[in-house]
Amino acid sequence: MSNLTTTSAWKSLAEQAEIMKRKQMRDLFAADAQRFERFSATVNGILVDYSKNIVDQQSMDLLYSLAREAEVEQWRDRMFGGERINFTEDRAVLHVALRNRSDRAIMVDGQDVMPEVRHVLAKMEAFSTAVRDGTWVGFTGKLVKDVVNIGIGGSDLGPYMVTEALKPYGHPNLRVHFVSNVDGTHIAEVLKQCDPETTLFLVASKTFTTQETIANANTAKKWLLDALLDPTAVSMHFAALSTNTEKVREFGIDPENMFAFWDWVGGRYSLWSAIGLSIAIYVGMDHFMDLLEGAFVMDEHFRTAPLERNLPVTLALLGVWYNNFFGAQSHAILPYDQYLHRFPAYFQQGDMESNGKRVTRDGDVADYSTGPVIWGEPGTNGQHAFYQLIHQGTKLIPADFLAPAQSHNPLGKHHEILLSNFFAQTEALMRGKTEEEARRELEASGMDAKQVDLIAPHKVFPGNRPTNSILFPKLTPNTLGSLIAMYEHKIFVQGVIWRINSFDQWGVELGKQLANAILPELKDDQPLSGHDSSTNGLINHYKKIRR
Ligand SMILES: O=P(O)(O)OC[C@H]1O[C@H](O)[C@H](O)[C@@H](O)[C@@H]1O
Repeated sequence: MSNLTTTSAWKSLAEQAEIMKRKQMRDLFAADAQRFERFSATVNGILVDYSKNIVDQQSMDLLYSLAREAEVEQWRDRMFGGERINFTEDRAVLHVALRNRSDRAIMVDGQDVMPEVRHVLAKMEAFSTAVRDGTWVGFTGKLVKDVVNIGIGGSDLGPYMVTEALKPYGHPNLRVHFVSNVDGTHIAEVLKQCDPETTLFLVASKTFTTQETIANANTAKKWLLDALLDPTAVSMHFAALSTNTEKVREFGIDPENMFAFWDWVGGRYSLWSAIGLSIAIYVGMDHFMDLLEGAFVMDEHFRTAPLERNLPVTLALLGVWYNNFFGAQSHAILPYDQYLHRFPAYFQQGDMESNGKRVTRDGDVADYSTGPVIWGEPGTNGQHAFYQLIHQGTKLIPADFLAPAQSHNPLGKHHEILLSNFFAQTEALMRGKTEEEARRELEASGMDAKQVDLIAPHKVFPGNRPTNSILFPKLTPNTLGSLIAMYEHKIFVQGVIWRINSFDQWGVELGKQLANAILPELKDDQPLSGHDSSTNGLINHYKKIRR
């Protein structure tokens, strides 16, 4: 047995969960007029209402004890203190340093990293301003119109999600594009929209060895040089965002145009670093700094608030509650804001690459469930697609609903319609509809008794489906920064409780290794026999039909 499931907090929670499984949230609301006040909190203008969860005060108290027993506070302090908590890669975990807007030093191996952080921010400011105001021109003297970020994983999802989320703040004469997939279609379709004379490429790669990114960057370079015919043009159309100076130089990008970051920035936590250059260019450095500021406010809250009032901690514990005591396998993120359409995809990497682990810090295989499957789509689209299963299916799917009170596009009644759906969905998921209520409704519609018997069971909603509602005034850079940081810390806390290292990602390596072995085997049409029969069969079939 693992240490986790034998702790007293865990055992008490298991007993408590059995009690709570017999309760209905609608009864908990009826019994406590203060439930909303009791189970909601606001940080930096972001209201998180977690009252529509299958918990009572006792459940929450036990969850906070679990966090205490798991030493969440100590681990949090170790992260902020620059300890090498990513022990399998022997690295500190300091994305919080990138948005540290205070004078506090952040130390790694006895050295304050803040001067370097500020230096790169200043360089990003100078460069982004020059591109935005037209001081930076391309090889033929023309202004930049298209910025193409070439990167994948953390070097793509973050800046892509944020530039989509902050479109209302975007430069009117600049377009940003994101090329990630090694499928040539991705870059081909983007390049069709661009002109070599007015395009700036940002090659974003922490390692600068990622196969997809280097392949795309080489294609971009060729496309540029085929048009501009002079190798010196590269320095005016390419910048690199990376930790690997050597590889950047080898690729032929001027070190002057390199924006550095450090091994203590994890890929999926890197949008706050030089990887965010596309964001800074598109929305301007002031707004980029607002994004950092918003994250900093959440960092300070996470760092200093007692567990019982700590939002990331509370959200993490509720996730553990369903994941480990109610058998939930997934968690939905449902933004009622079209600008946040990449937010669920962003946290698929943020959460699943962090907590999709089965080996504990002690090297044992966990005998309990760890990170959930993260998924979601913006509301109201999801309602017309998969909410059926959330409402009436056999699976428990805890969900976060996010919405701004004010729209950037206040057209007619659109926003009220959107928000009426936001409010209605969590109410419906919580309340459900009893058989009696369903029957009454059908009878009132004039249906005869036989038909009512037939239809009523299908109209029953069991309810008791847990949700968090996250409501904020407007999707500004500052609010977005806080929202992202809130989820990052939630993931951190869960990783601590599950006793895993949330900061490595060895699980992506095996596929890479095998792809590297297969690539040379695809060169000629010789049939293969060295793999299993399925892999041989597939490759040999491909070789027959590829031309
Ligand atoms: O930024 P890069 O070094 O190119 O890495 C890009 C991505 O690739 C890897 O496979 C990792 O799984 C990701 O965490 C990372 O964000």
